[in-house]
Amino acid sequence: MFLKLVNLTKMFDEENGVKNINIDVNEGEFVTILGPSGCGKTTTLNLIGGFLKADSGQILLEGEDMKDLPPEKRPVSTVFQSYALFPHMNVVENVSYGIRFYRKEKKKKALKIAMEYINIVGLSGYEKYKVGNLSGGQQQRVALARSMATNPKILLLDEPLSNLDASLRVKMREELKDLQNKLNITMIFVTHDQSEALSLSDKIVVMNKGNIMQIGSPSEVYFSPTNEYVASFIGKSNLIEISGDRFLVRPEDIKFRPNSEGKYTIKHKIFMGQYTEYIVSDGEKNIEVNLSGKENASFLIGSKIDLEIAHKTQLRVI
Ligand SMILES: Nc1ncnc2c1ncn2[C@@H]1O[C@H](COP(=O)(O)OP(=O)(O)OP(=O)(O)O)[C@@H](O)[C@H]1O
Repeated sequence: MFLKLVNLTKMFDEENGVKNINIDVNEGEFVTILGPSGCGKTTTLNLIGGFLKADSGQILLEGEDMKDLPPEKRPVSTVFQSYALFPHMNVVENVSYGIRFYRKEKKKKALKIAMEYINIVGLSGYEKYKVGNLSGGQQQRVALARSMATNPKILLLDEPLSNLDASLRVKMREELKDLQNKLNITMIFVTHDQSEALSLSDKIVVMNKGNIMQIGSPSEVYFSPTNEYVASFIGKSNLIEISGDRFLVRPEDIKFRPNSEGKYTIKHKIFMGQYTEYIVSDGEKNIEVNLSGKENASFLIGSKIDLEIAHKTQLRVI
């Protein structure tokens, strides 16, 4: 295994921190740590980067524990949400700084390498621009070039797209994926945005309150969540009880069958665009049902229906 986090624990007090984190990362893999604010994503990333010291556990990179190494001795580079660039320096100075500092290259060689990475991130022609005069997306590219140019074995990315507007976020997401494919660099990416996680990752680590809830490929965590937390955090879901067991049913896997003798009555309806949220009642209990597609948006309140379920996944309650 390329990178292995073994029972990694860092508690700030009795409640807050991360507990017994176990994650395996293959070389060249894109792994996303996904979870709500405060779940321990940044803490996990900072433990790998060396900005925090673990209470216990191991961080094995190619079999060697780097838990006690200072950040600058770890073959790891971090792209921060705030970019952390030097505003008074121009693009090429920002990118070559890390090459001189970490790779100990002479100025001329560092400039040559910097130019290559500036080209890779699509900023050729901007070498002499002060970074303070660049747009958010361009600054993000400089930060990526600066980190990648240090030739790290692992690139850590802490919500790097969250300061960009919605359309630029999607564009940068595609560029990041292209860069990763091109350079085959191992990336560990932190986000609270499930669509970012689903679209970018080889593997997603879903966290909640300092614990890992599930690790799997995007399709595994979406189609086969092992517990209710993951089911409701990722994607739109229907949580339906059948004979005392809880099941996840995705909107695309459920339909209403109109039937004047049907078991359920539609009580409430909200059109949300991508899906329509209905509340149906069997006379005893209300169930929220989310249906996707235009053909499922036009059922009327008061109609009697049966539920038709094409696929369901049993859940554990955590
Ligand atoms: N230096 C610290 N001292 C005390 N508590 C901390 C410290 N850093 C983080 N915490 C707490 O530990 C928990 C995990 O924080 P962390 O920053 O890892 O969460 P996160 O998932 O990255 O959240 P966000 O998305 O908001 O950045 C939170 O409850 C946070 O308040």
